[in-house]
Amino acid sequence: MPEQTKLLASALAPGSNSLTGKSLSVTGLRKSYSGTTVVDGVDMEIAAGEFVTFLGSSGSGKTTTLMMLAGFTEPDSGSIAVDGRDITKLNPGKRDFGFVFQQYLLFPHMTVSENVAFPLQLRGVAKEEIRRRVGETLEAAGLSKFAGRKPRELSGGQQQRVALCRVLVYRPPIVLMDEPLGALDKKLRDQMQTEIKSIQRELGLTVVYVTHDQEEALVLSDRIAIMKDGRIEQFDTPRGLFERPRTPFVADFLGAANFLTGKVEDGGDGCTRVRLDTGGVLTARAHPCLPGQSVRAAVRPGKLRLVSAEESCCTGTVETAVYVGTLTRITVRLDGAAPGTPPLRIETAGVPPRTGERVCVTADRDDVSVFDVTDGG
Ligand SMILES: Nc1ncnc2c1ncn2[C@@H]1O[C@H](COP(=O)(O)OP(=O)(O)OP(=O)(O)O)[C@@H](O)[C@H]1O
Repeated sequence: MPEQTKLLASALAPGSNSLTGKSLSVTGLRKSYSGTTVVDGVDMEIAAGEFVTFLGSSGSGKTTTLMMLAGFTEPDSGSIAVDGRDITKLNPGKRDFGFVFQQYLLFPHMTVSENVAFPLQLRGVAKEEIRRRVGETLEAAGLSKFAGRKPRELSGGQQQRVALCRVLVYRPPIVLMDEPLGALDKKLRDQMQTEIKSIQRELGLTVVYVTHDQEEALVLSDRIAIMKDGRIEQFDTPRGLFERPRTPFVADFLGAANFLTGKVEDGGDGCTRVRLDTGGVLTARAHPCLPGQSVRAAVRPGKLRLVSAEESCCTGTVETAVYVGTLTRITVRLDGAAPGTPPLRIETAGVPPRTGERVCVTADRDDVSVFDVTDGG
């Protein structure tokens, strides 16, 4: 952990590294606007000290869900509990959550110190104690020299750091963050991600985070809820989402999978063989299916392998091969692919083939997910 972050964490939780987060339990949360359902039955159990992210495209219901957790938006139905206590009807001020938004929402007429002191004043903390805690927090965040400045006299990154201090200074057990780094440039965003993650870990805070940036979600989260049309498609660890996507949407959303259509050759609970429409067989991880069932096999570009023709594989011709630093991105048109079918996208760190070269493509069975053709996504 960077020294500055360590200092900030210790200033916020003097003399204690104990777990301060609380668990959050969400059941059947729904919200409609003018007859359109925008959150459609969200259920989730978030453990104390867990970092959970809602990830999804614009309009998928991430912010609305977060706003219901915060108490700013009233759900049509469903319930929210903190450490087993129902808070669904509690107003936002009584929930004792911390909020960090993309817009820093600092009070423009107050100095940095006054901004950070504000939540402590609201909570009736004694003046001397406020002075001490604000001083320690700003010092630890490297903001002491800006204590007397107004927010407009700070850079975006400094303002976001003040916003973070203002929330963490009162040590809320649950912090809700909505695209808090969205306005920062890439370098600053990376740095702030490290800081947020370190403080969260050090203090054992429960964080619920909203972003549409996949990389950010993967870096920060213990678990990610992939949202689509107001529903959670899959709530899982980053590795679980990558390695065992439950729907074609998840397979495609994280890391853009290749989809190959075909028919199941075997059947039952442990079926594994898919005869592709283009010819050739892909062996997939075992899944329940019917013999002859039409399916789509999903494989990530980094998981397709170029092999010699002796192995069981699918033949095709290299269309493009572009070296992008640590690896080469290749597109391959499979023999027998129907007109209009997109070529396979493959990423390889090995010796790249040349354009026009004949190749044979396969994948390890654990890297092949199979979905019924009627599954959406
Ligand atoms: N107050 C409101 N009145 C009417 N419709 C709303 C309201 N708030 C949100 N919506 C609609 O609900 C849907 C979900 O919005 P929400 O902001 O939760 O999505 P999001 O996933 O956070 O998107 P983004 O990443 O763009 O912020 C959208 O179609 C939005 O237009």
